[in-house]
Amino acid sequence: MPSSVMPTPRKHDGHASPAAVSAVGLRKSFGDKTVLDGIDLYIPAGSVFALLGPNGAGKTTAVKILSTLVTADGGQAQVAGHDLATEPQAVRAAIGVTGQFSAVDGLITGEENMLLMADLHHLSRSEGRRVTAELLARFDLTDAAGKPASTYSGGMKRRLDIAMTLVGRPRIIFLDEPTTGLDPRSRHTMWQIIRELVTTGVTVLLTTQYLDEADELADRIAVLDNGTIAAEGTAEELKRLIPGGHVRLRFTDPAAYRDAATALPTATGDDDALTLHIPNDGSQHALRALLDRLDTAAVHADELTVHTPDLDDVFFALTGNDTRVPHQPTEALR
Ligand SMILES: Nc1ncnc2c1ncn2[C@@H]1O[C@H](COP(=O)(O)OP(=O)(O)OP(=O)(O)O)[C@@H](O)[C@H]1O
Repeated sequence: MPSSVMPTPRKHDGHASPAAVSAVGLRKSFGDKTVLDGIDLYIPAGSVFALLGPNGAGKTTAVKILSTLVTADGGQAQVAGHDLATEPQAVRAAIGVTGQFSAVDGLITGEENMLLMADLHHLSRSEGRRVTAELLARFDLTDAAGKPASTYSGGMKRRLDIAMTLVGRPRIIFLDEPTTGLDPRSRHTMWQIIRELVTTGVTVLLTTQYLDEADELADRIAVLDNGTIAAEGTAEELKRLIPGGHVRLRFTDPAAYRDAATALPTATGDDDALTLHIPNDGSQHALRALLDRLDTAAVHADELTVHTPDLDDVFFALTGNDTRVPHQPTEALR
């Protein structure tokens, strides 16, 4: 397991975007069970941030704290510039929450659920109807609007849940496991919805157990394990944290292949395929050093590919849950 951990920025000094969410040292225990053991978060406005972790890691607890549903035992947090402890009402006004604790009432129709939300947000009757119609159309629920929500599929319920959240025009949306239990098509629809939300300037904090989801959607990812953040960074930064990265050089000229093998003492070669495998973390510095060696030896490779470990490797290495058989890292062609 790697010992290096990406530092979590605590302030936005030097950052272009202000923080939508910033938290320092959040702690929470239930009885003698410590669920969050001092986590720091910094989520720039207008970005997607994924809290990734296995079952029971504390993801939902973190979301509940940040959305004022649960009080932290320690630490501080600001959401939309408001202090969680002293201005919970202002925090609530700025956020929308969907997920495992969904607000959808199955006994009434999708449209009635929406109109109820509009009432809760004190919209006038005509404005409530206008917003309801617009959001139902946007989430492809117009045809189902008159049916009880209990008859909706899982994907439709999630879409209705998000539509209901948007009635309040939140600037920050917490999505707790937005695609758990959805079929592949509905997952992709949900991903598209999340991407579109971000284009409107909304900040999204999503929790997920799915590495591909974090990889697809998130600008930054925090890996939560045993109540602490094991690592935080972009997907690419996280992938570079664990060993297994390498560069592969392919040649068509056997002489060039041999010259390169001589110039690169750490390389292992495949003489038949004329390819060299060189351990390399894929960082700018390491790649430049490699290319400098090739230049010095006046060798030209026909193809250079950088192979980084995928998020699966990172996740299992960092959370110490790797019961899998070893496998080849995913290839990333740059
Ligand atoms: N109200 C509570 N009382 C006692 N224990 C709780 C409570 N809420 C959460 N826990 C425990 O805290 C731990 C973390 O739960 P949490 O729901 O935050 O995890 P999670 O990462 O969201 O997991 P999952 O992916 O399973 O939802 C679990 O062991 C859970 O049993």
